[in-house]
Amino acid sequence: MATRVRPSNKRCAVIGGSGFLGRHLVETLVDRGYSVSVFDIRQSYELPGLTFHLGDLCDEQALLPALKNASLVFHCASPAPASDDRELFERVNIQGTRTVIQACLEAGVQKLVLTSSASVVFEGKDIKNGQEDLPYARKPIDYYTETKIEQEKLVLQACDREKDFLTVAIRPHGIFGPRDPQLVPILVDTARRGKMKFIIGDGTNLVDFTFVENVVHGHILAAENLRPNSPICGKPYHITNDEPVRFWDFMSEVLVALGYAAPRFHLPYILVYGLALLLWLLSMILRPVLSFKPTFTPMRVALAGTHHYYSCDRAKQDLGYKPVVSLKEGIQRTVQSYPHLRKGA
Ligand SMILES: NC(=O)C1=CN([C@@H]2O[C@H](COP(=O)(O)OP(=O)(O)OC[C@H]3O[C@@H](n4cnc5c(N)ncnc54)[C@H](O)[C@@H]3O)[C@@H](O)[C@H]2O)C=CC1
Ligand SMILES: CC(C)CCC[C@@H](C)[C@H]1CC[C@H]2C3=C(CC[C@]12C)[C@@]1(C)CCC(=O)C[C@@H]1CC3
Repeated sequence: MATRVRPSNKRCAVIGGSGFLGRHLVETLVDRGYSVSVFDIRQSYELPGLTFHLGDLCDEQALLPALKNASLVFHCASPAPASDDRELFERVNIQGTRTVIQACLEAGVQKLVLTSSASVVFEGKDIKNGQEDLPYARKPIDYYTETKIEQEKLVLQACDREKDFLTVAIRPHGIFGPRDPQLVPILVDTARRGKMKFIIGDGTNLVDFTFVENVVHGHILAAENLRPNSPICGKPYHITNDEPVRFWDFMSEVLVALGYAAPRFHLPYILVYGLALLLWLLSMILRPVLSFKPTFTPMRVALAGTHHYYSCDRAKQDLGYKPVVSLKEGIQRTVQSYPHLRKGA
């Protein structure tokens, strides 16, 4: 009988490793002596010693070579949340995640760490210091959230000690940092178009924004603590900066540091949310004849006007998690990394 080569526990694969979080994760893993293979539909950079596998995660045959000899897989691929393509979200986040699990089992992978999202419990209403035992959103606010819920359930339910296959999910919130393609670029684009003058609601709502290196730290701790007798098997973990901040103070700090004016005038939350909903409906109805993407989507308005911050006590207790970069330092490092987004640049 052929003996199966046991994969080295320092050999891992990062699915979605060309993305914002994925690339930060890959760079840290390489620094820590892991041998990493990256799987993505695109290649966005090169690093000495890194193997890239290009393909769609829905294609098991394309995935298998990337997982060969890996004992650990990080799955942090997803379509961009701003897309409203339901079919794409279902195909990649749900069907694709089934394929990832199947491929892991076939390749003899022992640990799967999923990047989920704290938004899986967010329904557009206030969440203050939310714990992991909050129920999944019954009315998810968009297709992204709807499919992230199903994806997380699939991965956590696949955890099986008998099969020597252990899983865990990390739920970050509002990731920011150098090379982020979403938060700061969208904010600056909105300011440049003169649309960042208004604060939605009274401006006191508290939110978590998490520096990308803390999210990476949470992922690696989860991977290294994932063992058959560990309490973390099959569980989700919030990873945040553990420093909830007023949404509008955070936005203003970033804008001012880049040379733009902070928003000053208040608009009632319910009015803006209603308008955003109307615009979204209009964009759906007119889609066959006219294509436009509103900046203020119902999801963004809900995120900008409600409290949504989460407790990471469970991660502190089970993973020994503690943020490694403070919010203040994270904002400084982020702003410095975007010279081209400064006013007048
Ligand atoms: N950015 C944020 O604030 C938050 C992100 N997340 C989650 O973190 C993960 C990473 O997000 P980001 O780095 O921000 O996004 P990103 O868009 O920068 O990275 C996602 C990567 O997935 C790849 N990808 C997409 N579809 C694929 C497919 N079919 N096959 C192979 N690769 C594919 C993309 O090419 C991209 O490189 C995602 O799962 C996201 O849901 C969770 C909470 C907050
Ligand atoms: C136009 C302004 C009112 C807002 C500009 C900033 C927003 C683009 C971001 C503020 C909170 C962010 C956020 C996400 C994306 C970018 C923001 C909406 C996520 C939806 C990304 C994916 C997740 O899993 C949850 C995030 C919550 C916070």
